Parts: sequence; structure tokens; C-alpha cells
Amino acid sequence: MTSTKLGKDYVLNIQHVVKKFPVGEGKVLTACNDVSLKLYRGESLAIVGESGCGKSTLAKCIMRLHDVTSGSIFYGDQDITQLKGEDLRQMRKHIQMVFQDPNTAFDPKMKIKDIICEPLYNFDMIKPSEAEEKAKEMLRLVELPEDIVDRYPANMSGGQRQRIGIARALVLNPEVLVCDEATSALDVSVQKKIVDLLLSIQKKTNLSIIFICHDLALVYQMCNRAAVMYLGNVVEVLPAGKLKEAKHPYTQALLRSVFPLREKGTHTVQTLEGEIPSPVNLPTGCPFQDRCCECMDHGCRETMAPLKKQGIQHYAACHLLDDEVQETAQS
Ligand SMILES: Nc1ncnc2c1ncn2[C@@H]1O[C@H](COP(=O)(O)OP(=O)(O)OP(=O)(O)O)[C@@H](O)[C@H]1O
Repeated sequence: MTSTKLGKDYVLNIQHVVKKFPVGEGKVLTACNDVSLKLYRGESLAIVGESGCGKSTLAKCIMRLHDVTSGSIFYGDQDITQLKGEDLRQMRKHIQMVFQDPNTAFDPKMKIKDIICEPLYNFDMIKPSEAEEKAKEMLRLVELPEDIVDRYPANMSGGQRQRIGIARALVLNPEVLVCDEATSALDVSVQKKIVDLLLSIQKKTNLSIIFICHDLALVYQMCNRAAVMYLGNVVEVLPAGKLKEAKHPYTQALLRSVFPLREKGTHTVQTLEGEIPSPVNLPTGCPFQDRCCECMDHGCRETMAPLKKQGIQHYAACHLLDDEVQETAQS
């Protein structure tokens, strides 16, 4: 389990991000609904939740692969949602992404050294004569043999290719790494090695990592904090090592399907009842109301509860909960 001691210093401040997609016939799909989160320097922040809850859309807004509909994402004092042209290009040096599928991420005709050094070429930060040495340095960082610099990606394993993807993402020495399901295409044993590698690089470089992941057991072991999304909303933020103390009925339901499996003895695996509502017709009130066995007629169906403080670095958005301390929640 990872320590949850965090500095006050944050590298990203996501404020009230809304992302809507037009889906025809005048209808609008809300993929992210007023998301506010901070990413602290040197932390790994997991974004978890069922398929379609808006995790990748949020990552793409951070990477500026999508424009937000409204809201801000501050990197230092720069609102990256407003950057254009050369300013936007320069910002990409600081925030890099590792994609899910290492098998389709690279041009098969490029040598490993050119794949790794491509971001440096893009910023005119390297001469061709320096590429081999730089690529070897990055291969050492991701614990791959240096002598593969002149090879092509085709004959490498998925795990090796993902290490190359990490080397390429880190070659510009970014402050933030966004990993969108970066291990889910790999075998379980390889997943663990890639996660350990990311953690050891993080210790050396104080990198901040956003880790989008379905695997709650992995998040529990490797991340500092977890933000739980449901239907485009952040419903709970808490120390990842305290996931089992989650307060939001959705997080609790999500966890019941994972953690009992790891305990000996008798148990039944509980799954979430009902269907996730369509993000095209978001209900008024709490997004989880129709699947929540504790839903109250008054309140839950009328307004979305704000994130309320539940403990150190722990906030949950539920009408059943009170604020532990009378203060505005800052996730
Ligand atoms: N370009 C798009 N146009 C329209 N709808 C989109 C677009 N991209 C995503 N969506 C919708 O937005 C919602 C959130 O999708 P998103 O990919 O962010 O979810 P996710 O939590 O990352 O899911 P998964 O875990 O399956 O990757 C989904 O309903 C999805 O269908």
C-alpha cells in the first residue's frame, strides 16, 4: 500500500470541468459533469469507475485531445484549456500520456531509438547523432536491454512495448504522466511489473501520475488517492489505501464486487443492480439514485450532493453523509 502523505504543492488543478458531446437530433451526452480535482506533485491519483463513466474523456481533456465545454485545468498559473498554437505545443512537454494498447502505439517502420526520441525531435531538442545514447539512457530507466535500440517494435512482447511507450512518454522529462488503462492489455504478471516500474520511476523523479484503471485491487496497492467517477461525476475522493472505508454507496457497491474475493471464507460476490442510466438523459439529482438501495425520495432525486469532508483527504458526495468538518470540500 502506498503512503498518502502529500505535499500541499499541486501540479494540476481541474476546476468544474464539463464535457458534452452532441449526439444528433439536438441531444447532448454529458461525459464529464462538473469535475473538480487536484493532482499533487509526486502523487499517483487513480481515476476509477465503471466503463463509460467519463475517465478517458477527462484524460483527453487534460491532454487537450478534447476541448472542454466549460471549466478550467490549471497547470501552474496557466489554464491549459485556453492554450492555442505554440503555447499549447510547449505545454505538451510537461504533460505526457501512455496509451492502453502498446501493440498499436508505434509506427512499425521506426527503430526503437527513433520511437523513443521522437518527442525530442518534435521539439528540436536532439541531434540525430545523440539519439542512440539518449535512447539507451531511457531503455536503462525502463529496465530494457540497451542493445535493442536498432530493433523494430514488431518482434517485442506487449510488456516490452509498453516499457518503450513509457520511455517515450518520459523522454521530455514531463511533470505529469497520464496512464489511460496503460496495463490492462497486458498479462497480470506483466501488469504488476509495469506498475512497479512506474512507481520506482516516480520515486526517482517525483513524477505525478494520473492512473486510469478498472482494477481496484491494483489501485489499492499502488496509488496515493482514488477519485471515483459515476456517470461523469466525481462521487468520492479518498486515500487509495483506505478504499475499504469508502462512504459513498456507489464506491461501496463497486468494492463489494472486488475485495471479498481476496478474503478467505464464505462470501457471495455482489454485483451492482440495475443499469447505468444513459449519459444522454442525466437524471436530476444524484446520478446514482436509481441503483442506490439507500436512495431517499427527498434530496437524492432533487439535487446532487456536494463533496463533503469525511476524513483526511476523504470527500464523498452523498445526501446520507454529513460534513465531518464545516468547511468547503477541496478535492
Ligand atoms: N467522441 C465522443 N462522442 C460522443 N460520445 C462520446 C465520445 N467519447 C466518449 N463518449 C461517451 O462519453 C461517455 C464517457 O466515455 P469515456 O470513454 O470517457 O468512459 P470511460 O470511463 O473511459 O470508459 P471505459 O472504461 O470503457 O474506457 C460514454 O458514454 C461514451 O460513449
